[in-house]
Amino acid sequence: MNQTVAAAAAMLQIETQGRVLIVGLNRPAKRNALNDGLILDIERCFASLPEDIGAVVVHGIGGHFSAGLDLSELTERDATAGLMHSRMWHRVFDIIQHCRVPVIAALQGAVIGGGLELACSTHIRVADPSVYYALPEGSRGIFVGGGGSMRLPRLIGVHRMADMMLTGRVYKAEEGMSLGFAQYLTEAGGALPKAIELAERVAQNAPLTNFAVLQALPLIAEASPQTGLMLEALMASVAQSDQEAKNRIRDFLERKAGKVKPG
Ligand SMILES: COc1cc(/C=C/C(=O)SCCNC(=O)CCNC(=O)[C@H](O)C(C)(C)COP(=O)(O)OP(=O)(O)OC[C@H]2O[C@@H](n3cnc4c(N)ncnc43)[C@H](O)[C@@H]2OP(=O)(O)O)ccc1O
Repeated sequence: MNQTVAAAAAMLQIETQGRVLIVGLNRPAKRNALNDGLILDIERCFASLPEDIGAVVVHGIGGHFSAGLDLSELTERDATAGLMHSRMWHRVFDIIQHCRVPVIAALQGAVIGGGLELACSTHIRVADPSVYYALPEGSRGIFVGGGGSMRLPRLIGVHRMADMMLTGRVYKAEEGMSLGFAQYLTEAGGALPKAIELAERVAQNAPLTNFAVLQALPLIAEASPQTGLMLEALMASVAQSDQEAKNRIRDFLERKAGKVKPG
């Protein structure tokens, strides 16, 4: 990491490495519990991504990704305030999910409750062996409020999310991997470097391809076959007629670049 670009956000540590923005949740004394200040800092950060950024990595400072909702703020809310609060989280996590560039979560330690919901809104999840996932909302008398009931079942299935919520059981890093929640499991301490490596790689793709993967693919996957195939054809034709695609394909055909390397 070479340069600190913004100290704009009090509860985030933001750095750039080439075209990768590295965003650290920076409340280690509270295990990166998500209070309003931190959630709004995340929103500001994603709403003002510099133009030249090609991918974002989100991680937790201090050995934990996030212990979820800051429970000390919850006790002050009535039902109306709770509803507005949940809608605020939805807004912020939607910004991440619909970010113009890929967002990669580097997971360590606690990935709990709202922290897990935050991870769900990213596009690739990289875990190290210290990770433990849990949804202890049942034991706190609450329900997920950060979009988890919409996103997590799509990743691991309704029955598995129900198991997590009803039993409060801790799922270890390997289980998160075998369920397909995390796409990568690294050696100890390896999640952040691996996430940065992946981010550097995805940042080299044509922006339109990344856009299609982030914006069109989720819609296509949930559409009827007829609508999905039409959307795919439209997206494919837009991408291949872009000059960026023409340049990249010409470079390959002229043997200048772009050979797929096995292994
Ligand atoms: C309802 O509408 C919603 C809901 C939501 C989302 C809901 C959720 O996220 S529910 C899940 C909430 N999280 C938890 O229940 C986890 C609680 N924390 C722990 O179990 C542990 O702290 C640990 C994460 C396992 C770490 O243990 P350890 O390393 O031993 O650290 P501690 O000594 O326990 O904690 C250090 C320090 O941090 C404070 N802290 C930890 N977690 C939280 C938290 N979630 N909220 C507040 N504070 C936390 C802890 O109290 C300690 O503080 P000290 O001052 O005592 O040092 C979303 C949106 C909706 O609208």
